[in-house]
Amino acid sequence: MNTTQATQDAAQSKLEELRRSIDNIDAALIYMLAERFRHTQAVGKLKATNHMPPADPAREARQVARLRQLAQSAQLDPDFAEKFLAFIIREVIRHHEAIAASEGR
Ligand SMILES: C=C(O[C@@H]1C=C(C(=O)O)C=C[C@H]1O)C(=O)O
Repeated sequence: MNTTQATQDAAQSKLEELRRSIDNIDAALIYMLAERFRHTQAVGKLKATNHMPPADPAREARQVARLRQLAQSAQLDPDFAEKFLAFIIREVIRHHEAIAASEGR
């Protein structure tokens, strides 16, 4: 085997090792998101039953501030963290509105 081939094989096995870790992290994210949505569904039912609005902008502002700080200390782009949270919350609110509508609110 020549040097170029050996270097390429080493790079390929490093790539596969890194991808195994990425796959594990993606799986963890899916489980974490599923767990989060289970809890937000419960919040949605609680709100619908008790005539509370689906969205809570004050709570969201506190979450954004907290997650931006966490992102900064974790060396993750705070703007990305905020966009990611906003994406999730938008979906949660959509679910809450659907729950409220199904309960005739
Ligand atoms: C889950 C809630 O409902 C909405 C969704 C939120 C979330 O996904 O974190 C936060 C605030 C609300 O706009 C809540 O009020 O706690």
